[in-house]
Amino acid sequence: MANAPVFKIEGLKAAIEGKEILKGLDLEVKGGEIHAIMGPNGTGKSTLASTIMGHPKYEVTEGSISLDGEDVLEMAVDERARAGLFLAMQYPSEIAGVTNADFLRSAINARREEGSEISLIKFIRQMEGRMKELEMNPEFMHRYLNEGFSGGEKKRNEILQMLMLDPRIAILDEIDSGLDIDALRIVAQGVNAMRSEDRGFLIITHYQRLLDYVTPDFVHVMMQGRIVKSGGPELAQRLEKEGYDWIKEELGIVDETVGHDDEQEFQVPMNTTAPKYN
Ligand SMILES: Nc1ncnc2c1ncn2[C@@H]1O[C@H](COP(=O)(O)OP(=O)(O)OP(=O)(O)O)[C@@H](O)[C@H]1O
Repeated sequence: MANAPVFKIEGLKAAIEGKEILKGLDLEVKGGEIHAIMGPNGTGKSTLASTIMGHPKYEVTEGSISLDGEDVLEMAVDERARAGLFLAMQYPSEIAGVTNADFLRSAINARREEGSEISLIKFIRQMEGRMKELEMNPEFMHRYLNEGFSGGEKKRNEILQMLMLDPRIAILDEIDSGLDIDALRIVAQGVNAMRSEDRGFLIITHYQRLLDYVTPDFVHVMMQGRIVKSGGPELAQRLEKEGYDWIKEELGIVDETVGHDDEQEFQVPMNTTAPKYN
């Protein structure tokens, strides 16, 4: 357990272009744990992922994020990656002129000490092995990063990056959207193969189906920029069947999309702010 990461978010508030999206979010992910975050559209799930990785669009106005006691908010984006944070994106970007292999090798070497870079042969062998596991066509090694990849191919490529980079905390943002049934199974196998005490997962998803393959230890519901309810896998199953209305009713949440003034904005009762999984 010596290397088990402890990733902690406390009272996190973040804004984009002056609009507060995250409104006091608490979450703790430890090595060996898989946490799923679900929630209606526009509640700040992707904002959370991007804020953790240090996307410059998001301004943290309050709260803290730490990995093994180190202040993540003090780290530049590349330092966060070096510390072991990884984000598989909802919409991976394309980079013309940089092949998949070039990109990955640079990313791996950027995380290593100078002088201990991975050898080309070892890298190629590793990459070929991982691509085989993910049932990827070998030609993807030399294609430009995500250029012309289908939606599902991009997602599979994100999982390839995760497997190669061996992160301590892996965040997957809607990695299951747009995947066909076989790709979903392969992606889930990739995640399951990486489950270990040395790694924690934060999986953002809208659907139970990914969680049928990757069983989470904790499921959290995010609404209006906070985690308002936490439970086990059964919570995801109930959401799939019943949607979110029962939680809104239970907590007296006024739907922002149907218009309300700020005074009516819900306040999460104190006892529901902290995730109840400890
Ligand atoms: N530039 C911006 N200016 C104002 N509001 C923004 C801006 N960018 C994003 N938002 C808003 O931030 C909110 C949170 O968006 P986010 O993508 O984090 O939600 P989400 O929970 O991931 O949604 P989804 O489930 O649809 O992916 C949304 O209401 C969105 O419209």
